[in-house]
Amino acid sequence: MSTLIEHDQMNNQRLLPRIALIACGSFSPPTPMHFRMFEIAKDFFKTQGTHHVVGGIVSPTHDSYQKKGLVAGTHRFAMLKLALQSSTWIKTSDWEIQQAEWTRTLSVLQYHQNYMNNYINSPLEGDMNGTLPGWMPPGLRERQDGVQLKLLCGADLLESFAVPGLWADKDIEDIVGNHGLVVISRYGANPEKFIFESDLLTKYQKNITLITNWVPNEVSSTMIRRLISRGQSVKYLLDDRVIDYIQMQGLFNCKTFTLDNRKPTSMNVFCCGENESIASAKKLLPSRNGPGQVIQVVTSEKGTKVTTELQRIGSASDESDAKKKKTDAVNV
Ligand SMILES: Nc1ncnc2c1ncn2[C@@H]1O[C@H](COP(=O)(O)OP(=O)(O)OP(=O)(O)O)[C@@H](O)[C@H]1O
Ligand SMILES: O=C(O)c1ccc[n+]([C@@H]2O[C@H](COP(=O)([O-])O)[C@@H](O)[C@H]2O)c1
Repeated sequence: MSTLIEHDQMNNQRLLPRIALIACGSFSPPTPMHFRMFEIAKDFFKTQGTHHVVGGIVSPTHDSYQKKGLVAGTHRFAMLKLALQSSTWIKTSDWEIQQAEWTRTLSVLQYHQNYMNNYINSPLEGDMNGTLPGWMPPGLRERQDGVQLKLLCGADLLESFAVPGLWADKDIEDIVGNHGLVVISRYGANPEKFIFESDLLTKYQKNITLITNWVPNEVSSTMIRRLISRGQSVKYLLDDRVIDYIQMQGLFNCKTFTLDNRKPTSMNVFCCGENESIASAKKLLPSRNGPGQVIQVVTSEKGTKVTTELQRIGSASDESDAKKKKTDAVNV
């Protein structure tokens, strides 16, 4: 059986429905596991023979998401582009980071879905002036049927649906009801139980694809940031091109190298929620209602140096249990 055609019980050929996958997240920095999710999902659908995966899209969130450790969108986009140079089918979309403010995931799905629909349904309009965005899967007009865009995520993101006030119920219903979810297992998360305990998710269970990652790897952006800020090696945990970029740009408080003599110099670079000035942190305080936003500023003196710590407290910015377990595992 080819990846495009399935045979029914009468051995009639039927074209497999086409799907594209989009992963939303911080990607600060992007790790190989962010991209493994795509490969694992594509293999799954190929093995099941139920869908043809036409493309993968990575959509980094807007800077105003303000999660701890979030470097500027331009850096995250650049790192994603470097890391994805070796992929033939996973592309990055900069649409979210180009917006004026943080965009909810449902709107991100709708934007990319509508763009693909318009392209497939208006073949007479050419290639939209030859300027198709880089994230568009190739060959969409080879067939006339639509492409369903599904949200691809790790099981911890699924479990974040239960964080009070974080996601809107109607958005969750729209995402699982109209788009579909593809969930990759992750240490510390129990997506089967999580779905069972939610009436809403149980109702749309047929639109949720749970995939076991049999070769788990608990690398996370948090752990990478921690190692880098301690001056420890992240080689073989990140793409070499991403490591070079981090060093050259001095991201995540890494010990970077000057271009001329390649001697390490300590360089503090702005990272949202990590090194922001007190003044700009205070500026953020009044407008608290989105996830990941700063709601408390704690300043402490270490010798003569004043450090500013932006704490995320309250249910809307709590990490999911899975993420907590993941982080706890590192803290031991
Ligand atoms: N090791 C992993 N296994 C499975 N899914 C993962 C893994 N790492 C990240 N993901 C998924 O990738 C997506 C983007 O996640 P995100 O940018 O938050 O990565 P992260 O490494 O968990 O970041 P952070 O440590 O900063 O929270 C999410 O859906 C998340 O569940
Ligand atoms: O749409 C929402 O309501 C919503 C609520 C919380 C988080 N998200 C998105 O989910 C992603 C979570 O990323 P992260 O790094 O916090 O795991 C990121 O892309 C956010 O924009 C989206």
